[in-house]
Amino acid sequence: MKRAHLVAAACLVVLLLYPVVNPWQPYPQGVLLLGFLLAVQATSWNIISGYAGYVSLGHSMFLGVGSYTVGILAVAWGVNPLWVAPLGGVTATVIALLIGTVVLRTRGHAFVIITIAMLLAAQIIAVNFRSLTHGSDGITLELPFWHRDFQNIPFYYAFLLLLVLTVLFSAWIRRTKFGTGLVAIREDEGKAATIGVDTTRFKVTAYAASAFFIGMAGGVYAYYLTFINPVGSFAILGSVTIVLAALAGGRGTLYGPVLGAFIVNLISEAATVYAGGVQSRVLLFGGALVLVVLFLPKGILPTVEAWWRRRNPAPVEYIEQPAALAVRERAPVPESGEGALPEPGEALLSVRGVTRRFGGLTAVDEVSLDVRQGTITGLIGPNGSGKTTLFNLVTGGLPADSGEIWFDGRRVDGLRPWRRCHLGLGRSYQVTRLFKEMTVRENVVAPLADSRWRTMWSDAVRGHEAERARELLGLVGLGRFAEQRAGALSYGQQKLVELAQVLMLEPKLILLDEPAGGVNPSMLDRITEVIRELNANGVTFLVVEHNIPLVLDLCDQVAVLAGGRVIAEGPPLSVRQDPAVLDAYLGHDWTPAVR
Ligand SMILES: Nc1ncnc2c1ncn2[C@@H]1O[C@H](COP(=O)(O)OP(=O)(O)OP(=O)(O)O)[C@@H](O)[C@H]1O
Repeated sequence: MKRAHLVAAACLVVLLLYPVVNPWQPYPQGVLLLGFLLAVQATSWNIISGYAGYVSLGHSMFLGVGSYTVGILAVAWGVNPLWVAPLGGVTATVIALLIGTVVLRTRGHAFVIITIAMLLAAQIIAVNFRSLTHGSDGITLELPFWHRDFQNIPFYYAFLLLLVLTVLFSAWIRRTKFGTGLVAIREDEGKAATIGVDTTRFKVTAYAASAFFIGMAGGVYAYYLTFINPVGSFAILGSVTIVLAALAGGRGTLYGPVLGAFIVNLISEAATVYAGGVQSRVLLFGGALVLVVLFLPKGILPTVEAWWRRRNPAPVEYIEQPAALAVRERAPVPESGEGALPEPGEALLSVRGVTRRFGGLTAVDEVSLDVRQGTITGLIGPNGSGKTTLFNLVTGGLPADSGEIWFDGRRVDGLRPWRRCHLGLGRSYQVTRLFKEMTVRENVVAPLADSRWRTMWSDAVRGHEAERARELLGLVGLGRFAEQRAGALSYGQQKLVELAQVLMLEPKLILLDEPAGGVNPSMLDRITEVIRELNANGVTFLVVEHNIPLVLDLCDQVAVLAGGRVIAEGPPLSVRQDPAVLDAYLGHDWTPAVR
């Protein structure tokens, strides 16, 4: 990455000097200037669509919004458009906030469609709101105030400055917890929510942030053109160009969209000069988009980077496994009042008459279950008996149809998953759900302890977190893989990284979904040891596991689910002899084998 910054800095110096060295070349300056403008848009788009993975196909709308805001205000107030250009950014941001707050509450594809609809709606408004926009006649702005000899050089520097600011802004976002949260959302939104990422707020903020510099650039662009009209300002081709630029260069990377913007801009220019303009551009861009998706799905920069890494593999950083388990001091818990842990033996988690149906199937049927403070409680039962569904209901991944869930003295079934996480609920998954494109270390530090703005803007790895991540990775014996991509690890290793990830926030209650599945026996001993050690330090566990000897050995209490109902609960010894459990799950010839 350092190398990329150096190359970027060198390019910047060349671009800064170009008009000085070569002042009488208006044409290449003009081409570069439009390249800067496209790069501002593609870099901004990358914040919501690259980092967070929510593809906007109508992002050029913000350029139009910025142009119109600045055009209207400059004419109405009789001021130079450059003075009011920041207001173009502000208006675009406010509009993105409004749209985002409505659309980004939900997940999925609705966003893509709505962004196109919004672009078209903006055009219709600009045509019909004549008193403000002069309709199809458009708005004419004053000519640049500088002498003709300066040509477009001031615009060249204005757009270059905006590009530098946009790239710095994007780089800063990627370095914060906000940026890591966006990548987590892209990779697995449901999982991101359960590790404390307020997904709605993150997405809306990212969308708003992605509009600001485009809006401001739109204001400067209006002045550059000295004329704006609805068709030019809200053209779908503008949005397609942004997407193509970011995809070609490398979506989700810092410099990819900039590189892509320059390439696409050159192609666009070539189309205008050699192939007769807009129609050929549509054809070219369409074809280029297909080629990029087929042959460079990750974009140019990531492909080159992967090739470079293969040729120069990074040395593996080895972290010694700690001799003893280092369980960190927990934050002081008040002895009484809000936030105080229940007395040992009191229910930390209380599931009361909870039901969840999938169509005609009742997966969880009037389940009532208490997990007492300080215990390791086992949840066992045949395949399909509703154990994972119950976990999802407790952590908020699924809403319950009826019933109540209480955690640490408060009712939580109406709370979003991240709120439950912040209260001290952590979980692992039956099939691991790590963020595979992140490194192992990034995965471990990804969980968020609260949803304060200050936390969101803080460094992705702050203060003690690096040390804590090191300690936890050492604990599960994977320290030397800290810088590896999580997706490159074996299944068992991923399972262990997920355990380290859950431990990062030191939850009060940890829900483990089949911790032993796919893990080798020596590692299993280590996991058992870790669970016991944490439990001795006050952490409560609810464990789903098919390894019955392990459950009997580890747990203080066991509940048995069958057909979505609790058929038995109590100490392991009594449960394993319960005729109903032998009937429904263990079988009458079952004997506890050595695990
Ligand atoms: N999203 C869903 N949509 C429809 N049916 C579902 C969904 N999730 C779970 N089910 C069904 O609900 C029932 C309970 O599934 P669940 O995964 O909770 O069982 P489980 O006890 O965790 O099983 P296993 O031990 O195999 O993991 C199953 O019949 C399953 O097919």
